[in-house]
Amino acid sequence: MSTLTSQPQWHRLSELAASVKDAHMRDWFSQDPSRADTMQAEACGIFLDYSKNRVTDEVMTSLFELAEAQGLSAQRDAMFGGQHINSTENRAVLHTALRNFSGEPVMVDGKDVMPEVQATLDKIQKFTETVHSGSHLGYTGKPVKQVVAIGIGGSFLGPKIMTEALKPYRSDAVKVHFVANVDGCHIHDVLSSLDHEETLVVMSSKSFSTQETLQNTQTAKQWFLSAGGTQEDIAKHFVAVSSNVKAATDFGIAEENIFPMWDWVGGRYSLWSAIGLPISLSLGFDNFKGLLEGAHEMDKHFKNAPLESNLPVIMAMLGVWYRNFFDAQSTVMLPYYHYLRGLPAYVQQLDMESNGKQVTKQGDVVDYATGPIIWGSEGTNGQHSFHQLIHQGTSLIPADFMLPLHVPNQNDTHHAMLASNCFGQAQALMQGKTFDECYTDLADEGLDEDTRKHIAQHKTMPGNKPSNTLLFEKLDPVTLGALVALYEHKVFVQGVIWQVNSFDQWGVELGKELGNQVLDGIQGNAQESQFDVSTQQLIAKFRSANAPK
Ligand SMILES: O=P(O)(O)OC[C@H]1O[C@H](O)[C@H](O)[C@@H](O)[C@@H]1O
Repeated sequence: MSTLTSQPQWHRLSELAASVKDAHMRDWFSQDPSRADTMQAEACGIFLDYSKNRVTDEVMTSLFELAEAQGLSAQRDAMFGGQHINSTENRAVLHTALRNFSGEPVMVDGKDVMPEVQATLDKIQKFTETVHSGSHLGYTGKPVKQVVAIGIGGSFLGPKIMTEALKPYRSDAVKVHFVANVDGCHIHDVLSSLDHEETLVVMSSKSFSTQETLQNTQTAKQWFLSAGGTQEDIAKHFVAVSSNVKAATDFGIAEENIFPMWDWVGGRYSLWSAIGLPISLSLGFDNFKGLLEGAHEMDKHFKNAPLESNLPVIMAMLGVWYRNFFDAQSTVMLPYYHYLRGLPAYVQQLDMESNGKQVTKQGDVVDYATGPIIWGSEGTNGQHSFHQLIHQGTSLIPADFMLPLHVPNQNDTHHAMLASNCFGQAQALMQGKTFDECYTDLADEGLDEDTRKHIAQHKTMPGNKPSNTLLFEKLDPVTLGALVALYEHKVFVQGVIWQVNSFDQWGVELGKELGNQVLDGIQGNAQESQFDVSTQQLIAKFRSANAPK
């Protein structure tokens, strides 16, 4: 038996789960009018109402005790302290250093990393200001007006989704376009409308070895050269963000155009590093810094707040409760704010790449469930599609609702409708609708008795479906930084509970390797027999369809 499932707190939680399963939240709310007052927490401008969860005070206490028993405080200190907690890659995990405004040093292997972090921030600021002021000129003397940001995974999702979420804060100086997929349609669509003389390409790849990013950058380079630019002009139009300076210079990027990052920043935690350069170019450096400041505030909260009022800990332990004691396979994220529509995809990478693991840090196969499937989309759109399954399907799907109390260009009617849908859905999921209520509602329909019962059966909504609701004043850069850091730390806490290494991603690495091998097969550079017969057949079909006519 693993350490986790042999913890006394685990046993206690199993007993509590058995006793809570028959209880209905609807009854708890009517029995205890103070439930919403006690099951709430607030930090860094984010208010969390977690009263619509299938938990009692005793459950919450036991969940916090489990967190302590699993060594949360010590592991949190180990992360912030620069220890090599990414054990399989023997690396520190210090995205928190990238937004450390405390003035305190952060030591990695005996060296303070803060001077390098500050120097890189200064470089981002200077570069952004040069571009925005129109003094960064292309090879024909025109100022840069368009930026093409090329990257994938963590070198794409963070910058893309943050600039989307902060659309009202964008600068008019440049327009930033993102390209990730190796599908040539993507880069073609982006480049075809741009003037190469006023375009800057930002190539972001921590490793500088990712197939998609290298190929898209090659294509952009060819586009630039064939439109009239020369090899010497590349320096004015191409910059890179990478921890692999040699590979970047070998590729042809001038050394002064390389923004550094470090192996102690994981891809999915890298938006706070120079990978955030496109954010700064899109929103201006002050807004980029605002994001970092908000995240730093959440770091302090996570480090210092008692577990019972600690937002990431509360949300993480609720997730553990449903994943391990209710067999919930997934968690749905429901941002009720159009500009935040990308957050589910962002958290999907963050959470699923971090905690989609099956062995503990010690290498033992787990005998309990780990990371859930993360999915979702913006409200109210989902209400007209997948919410049906959350209301009446057979899976328990905990939900995170989120809503800004004010939006840009606020139209009060729209915003009140948005809020009422958000709150109404959470309420409906919690309360459900009983058979008797449905039966009564059908009184005026003129149905015979059997039909009335039959329809009431179908309309019955079990309720008791859990959700958190997160509210914030408005989604400014500081609040968004805090919100993203909240999810980062939630994922960290769950990794601690499940004893997994949340900072490697061997499954994804395998995909990169296999993609290259199959490419060799498609290009005729590999023995067919090395592939299974199904893959051989697919390669053969592709080769024959694309053979020169
Ligand atoms: O930045 P790169 O080295 O190009 O890597 C891009 C992405 O590659 C993989 O998919 C990793 O799992 C991601 O975490 C990473 O962000």
